[in-house]
Amino acid sequence: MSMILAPKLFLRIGAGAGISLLPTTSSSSSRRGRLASCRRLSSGFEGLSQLGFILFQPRDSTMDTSAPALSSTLFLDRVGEVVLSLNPTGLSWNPASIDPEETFCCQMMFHSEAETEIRFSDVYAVELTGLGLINGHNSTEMYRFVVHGFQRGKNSASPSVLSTYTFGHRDSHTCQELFDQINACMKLQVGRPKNLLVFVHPQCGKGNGRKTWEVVAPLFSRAKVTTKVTVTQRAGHAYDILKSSTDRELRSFDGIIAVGGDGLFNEVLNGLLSSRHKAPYPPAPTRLNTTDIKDPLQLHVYEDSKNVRNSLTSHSDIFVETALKGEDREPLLSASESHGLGISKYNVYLDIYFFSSQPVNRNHFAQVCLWHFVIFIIALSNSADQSTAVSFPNDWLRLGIIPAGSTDAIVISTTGVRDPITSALHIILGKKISLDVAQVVRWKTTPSSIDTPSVRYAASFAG
Ligand SMILES: Nc1ncnc2c1ncn2[C@@H]1O[C@H](COP(=O)(O)OP(=O)(O)OP(=O)(O)O)[C@@H](O)[C@H]1O
Repeated sequence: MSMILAPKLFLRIGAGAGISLLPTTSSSSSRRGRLASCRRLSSGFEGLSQLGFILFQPRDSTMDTSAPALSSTLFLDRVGEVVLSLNPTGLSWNPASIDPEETFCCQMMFHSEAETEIRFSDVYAVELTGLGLINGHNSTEMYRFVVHGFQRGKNSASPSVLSTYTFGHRDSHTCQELFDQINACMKLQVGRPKNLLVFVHPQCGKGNGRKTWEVVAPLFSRAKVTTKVTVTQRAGHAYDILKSSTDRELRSFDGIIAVGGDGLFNEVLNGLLSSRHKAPYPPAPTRLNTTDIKDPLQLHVYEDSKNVRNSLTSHSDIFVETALKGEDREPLLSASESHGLGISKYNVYLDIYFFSSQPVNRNHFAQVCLWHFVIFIIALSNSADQSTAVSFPNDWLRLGIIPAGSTDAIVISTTGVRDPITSALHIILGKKISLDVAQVVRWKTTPSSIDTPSVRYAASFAG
């Protein structure tokens, strides 16, 4: 399941006199025109020299500099006058001051990292903000546009940090052109959502679900992502809405976002899959062997289901510990070698315990395991065969999670960090990652029972 899962983001400048940067493009905001002009950035700049543009090659840049960049002079808030360049992969700027040390000092005062570039892949929004003052430039007001981006954490477990770059120019037309160009380039970024269905669990975690959404909501509106928000009234609310929604109703959405903990996310997952996962049930257990629970489950784990392996392994320790504590008997679960499935020892047994709330009585336990549960691990999006069994309302629909719960295990296996801003950015930028999903089938309670199986899905663990 992608995320989100949640869980896998462009400038040109007029010269001081306010000359339009793209001479072949009018200020028309037609989408086709803007996209076309953005594409031209990487394919040459005929005629530009006649108009006095500078071809600028950023120094020490890690960005793609294979194509020459368009550049011009603007004011950057809290930095001063800069030469701003637009190249196929992003923006870069360098001090325009004759005395580079002067600008550099100013930059150091305001930007601890002294950033001088940002990739379009790290830009989540651009806004035209009209006339205003530019910090570090003590004269009159300027026309401004703001580039909203983020800086990646130092390692995979660090939260992303929002960054804002406000550029100013005395000519409104120049600002408008730049804004249009950046927007056009951002539209070339694939996979970014435009319309999301959001469920907010107000009581999750320490009761901060609503507050968490209020913190991240401005990022979505800045990025022009429309959101239809439902604050859940009760357990099962999100499940009911999604289960009863038709494909037609869901088709207009690019994703469904849970603002809450693992429970709300699993509700969303179940509501979506309950009527849409068409795969046949896994085969029912064929024999009852109450004395041998070494192989009671039909467990299918795909080789690439690393998350499943990890979570099962970690659960196994806890679970074996818990289940057998104080029991004066041989451990029911003994370490065994891999069964050739590429999975760690314990895991097959672990899930038996996990789903059984019965006291540890060998015979009873084995019976519970054999007749109540079959655990069938599916990797909905990891495997082409499996994914065809799920008929989503559209091909690009994704699930997302913004952590606000008390455990947030799922988010640890998607963004790797319990940070709502980081998750919101991943969603806005259209990042995605495959997530293992377990289907738990509860079979009949006795061999002669005619109960139909009940099915649940779980992205982290079953509860
Ligand atoms: N408005 C609501 N009132 C009460 N319960 C709700 C509401 N909305 C959802 N729930 C239920 O609350 C349960 C717990 O929610 P959730 O898991 O999101 O938060 P949490 O328990 O704080 O986080 P975590 O699971 O990460 O520890 C879910 O199973 C969900 O079905």
